[in-house]
Amino acid sequence: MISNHLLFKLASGEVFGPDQPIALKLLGSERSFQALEGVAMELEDSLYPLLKEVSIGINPYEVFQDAEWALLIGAKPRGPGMERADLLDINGKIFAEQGKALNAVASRNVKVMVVGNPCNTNALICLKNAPDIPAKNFHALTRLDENRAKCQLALKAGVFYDQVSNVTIWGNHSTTQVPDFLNARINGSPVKEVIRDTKWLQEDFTEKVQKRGGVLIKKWGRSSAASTSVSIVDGIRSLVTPTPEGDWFSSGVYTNGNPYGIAEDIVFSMPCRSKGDGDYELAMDVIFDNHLLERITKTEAELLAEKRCVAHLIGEGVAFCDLPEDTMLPGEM
Ligand SMILES: NC(=O)c1ccc[n+]([C@@H]2O[C@H](COP(=O)([O-])OP(=O)(O)OC[C@H]3O[C@@H](n4cnc5c(N)ncnc54)[C@H](O)[C@@H]3O)[C@@H](O)[C@H]2O)c1
Repeated sequence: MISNHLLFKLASGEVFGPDQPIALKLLGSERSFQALEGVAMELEDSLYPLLKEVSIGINPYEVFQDAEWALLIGAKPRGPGMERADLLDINGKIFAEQGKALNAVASRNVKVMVVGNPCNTNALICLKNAPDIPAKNFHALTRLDENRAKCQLALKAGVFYDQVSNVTIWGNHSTTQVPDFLNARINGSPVKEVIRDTKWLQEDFTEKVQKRGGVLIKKWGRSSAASTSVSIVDGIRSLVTPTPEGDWFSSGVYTNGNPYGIAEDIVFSMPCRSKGDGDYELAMDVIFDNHLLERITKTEAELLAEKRCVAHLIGEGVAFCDLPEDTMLPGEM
């Protein structure tokens, strides 16, 4: 569903600009191969001037050959009665294999964006299985959560979305995620000076963003594919265009010497800035208070527990799964 929206945006030039030709290599599974053929036919029939090649396959060692960007979307959704630990294991294996394939055949400069859930830990598994590619090149998508947070702040303040800046999603793409209203700004002023309703910020806003995906499924009967594809576009564009002065964007990135005191060696959503060269730096001018730190600690604990559940997939011995509670992905009820 997500790819079916995203591919047409990539082919149109909306993501990498009107001067960048595109070759799309689509990786499917045996089960989805016919659907893949159908999507490829629709792409061909769209006659996009920038789209120079569409190829399809089910072997990541062939499909990832020389890839400059790898958008890893395919994964299994959690079925009824399935524990988060089961999902971590089933999907983790997909991302271990894809990490190995990227390591073997992709461009050494490949940028990898993991969308398939649970995306933070899948990204960690992927990068651990690709030791020859810099860990900094791997991202887990939390931009949809940032966009949702911006929308809610704009609606509450009665301003247009583009007046809201410096919105960070901290931590895991799950219902423990932390939408940060302490550092966020509206028209350049701290959100707390514009929206004086602290209860709304601490409770309603936070929960609305955390549970938005689930509410949407209930109404729509399916998960948010269109807005997710838009957020993937936003996430890529944030890396290939310079970040506006003073602002930042959220991405789930590898913690390796982070300035915020967050546990190392996990994939944690944090505020990033880019010069537009595909790389990023962490934002430095960030403040914390007890409320923010407490919530960050909770999402951090969840990611550390997820990491213990997938020890067998990241070369760290035998897995031991003691997730603090069975939290939901934002798209689940
Ligand atoms: N990070 C985010 O913000 C975010 C938001 C929404 C959805 N998601 C996640 O994105 C993923 C995809 O969502 P969707 O709505 O497009 O789901 P979908 O079920 O429509 O599509 C998933 C596709 O992946 C394919 N697939 C399964 N295993 C594969 C493998 N090993 N290799 C290649 N392809 C494989 C399936 O055949 C299917 O076509 C899900 O895991 C979902 O939870 C993440």
